[in-house]
Amino acid sequence: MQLTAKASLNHALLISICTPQFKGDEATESLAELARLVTTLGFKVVGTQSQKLSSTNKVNVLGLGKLAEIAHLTGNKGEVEEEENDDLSQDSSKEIKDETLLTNMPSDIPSENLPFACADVVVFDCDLSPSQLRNVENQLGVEVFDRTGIIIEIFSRHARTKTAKLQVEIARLNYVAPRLRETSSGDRDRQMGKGAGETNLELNRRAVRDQLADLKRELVSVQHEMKGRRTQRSELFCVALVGYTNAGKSSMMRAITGSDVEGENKLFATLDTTVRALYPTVQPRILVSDTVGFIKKLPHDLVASFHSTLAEAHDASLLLYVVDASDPSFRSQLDVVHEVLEEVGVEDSKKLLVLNKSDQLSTEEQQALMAEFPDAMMTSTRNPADISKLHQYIVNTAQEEMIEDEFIIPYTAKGIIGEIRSSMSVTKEEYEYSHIKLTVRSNAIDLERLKKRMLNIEADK
Ligand SMILES: Nc1nc2c(ncn2[C@@H]2O[C@H](COP(=O)(O)OP(=O)(O)OP(=O)(O)O)[C@@H](O)[C@H]2O)c(=O)[nH]1
Ligand SMILES: [Mg+2]
Repeated sequence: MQLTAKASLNHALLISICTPQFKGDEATESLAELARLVTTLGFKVVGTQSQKLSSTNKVNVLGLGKLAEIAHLTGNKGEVEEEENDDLSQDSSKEIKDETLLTNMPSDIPSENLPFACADVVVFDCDLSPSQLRNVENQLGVEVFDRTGIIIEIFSRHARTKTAKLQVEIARLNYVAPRLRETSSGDRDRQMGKGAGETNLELNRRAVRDQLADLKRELVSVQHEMKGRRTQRSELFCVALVGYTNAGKSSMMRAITGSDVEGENKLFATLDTTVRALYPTVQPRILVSDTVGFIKKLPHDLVASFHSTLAEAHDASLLLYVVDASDPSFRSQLDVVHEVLEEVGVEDSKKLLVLNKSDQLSTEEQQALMAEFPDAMMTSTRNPADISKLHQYIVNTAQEEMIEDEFIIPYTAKGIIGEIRSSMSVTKEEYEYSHIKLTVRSNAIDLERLKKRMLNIEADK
């Protein structure tokens, strides 16, 4: 399954199903987030509908009344049929009561009095089984997506590097495979129901399996290369920026490394790890990596496929948890970040909570947050003073990890002094008659290496 690149703008109707496990603010925030995901794909959200049900297991996902109502909004192109078996689960999934959810929705998204036939795409804020997806598509006569399908599509479109493309394609094929199997028997029905997007239906299961195997082999070799590169850098102090999508990680990366890493008001703007040196530079160099952002209900395959990207976070000496402190749901977003990092085995070495976008908060709000998170740092990527403060924090933390040593260097080995200055922090220089005494701070490995070189120089004399 892949979204079709239609010339005209897709008009999306979003559907939220509230269950006893998923309701209230959580459902509202999730729907608002789905609206942003869908907008990131270039769709226009024309409205939202919600229904209270005891589960999302119904054959047609929604109750028949609601389905007819939605069919009205999609131009009645499909055919709403009687449900034979109301529920896929053992316990009956009774329709409880319709409700309109939308207190926190962006104000430009209409939720009531939608015009007739205004939607040509319907997006559910939950995961649908392949058969549910097909049933609903047949009944509504328009393309239907679930949350995972939308997230995977965004990842596919935003993947730039070879690793990201491989990882996303593996996740996409894993998502597509069961849908191909389910739809192949009913191709004709499906094609009657919708006009485009069937290219993947022609792929048979074996082709998908072979393709997956090829991609996985290729990924292993790319990961091997990446590991090699990481090992080369392993002596340097590494900082990783981690956090929810749109928290401001790439903007922070750009600010503290003086680089041109893109920061965009799009969800999942960054899908691969970028590594840059902290700027203004210090000796030894400190590396900073920007990582993929997270989201609630991140498809499991995507989490698994991003293991290698997150390996940077795995090896980091300091993790900066960047949150958008101006987003009322940042606490639950932070929980998601912790969960995903735990799932991929990232254990915190040192960490700092960065309460970003402080420019969007009043002084009172900032004070309340600092009282709640006394160890955090409040920042705005737009405030140079905050960037300097974070830069200094990183340098100080890196310094704590370093040790100091003294080296006696004869003037005859002058070249080595330049090398030391360009790769280590020289804290004291004492000039004697025949040599220079340098007090140097650096990591243990580099100091050990320098000691060996000095012994060789001594031996050659
Ligand atoms: N007001 C304000 N906006 C910010 C700040 N930092 C970043 N932004 C904006 O927030 C949006 C997202 O920023 P990014 O840096 O792309 O966020 P990200 O965490 O890298 O997002 P993903 O790559 O999707 O994970 C952009 O529009 C930025 O301009 C800040 O301190 N204040
Ligand atoms: Mg980013």
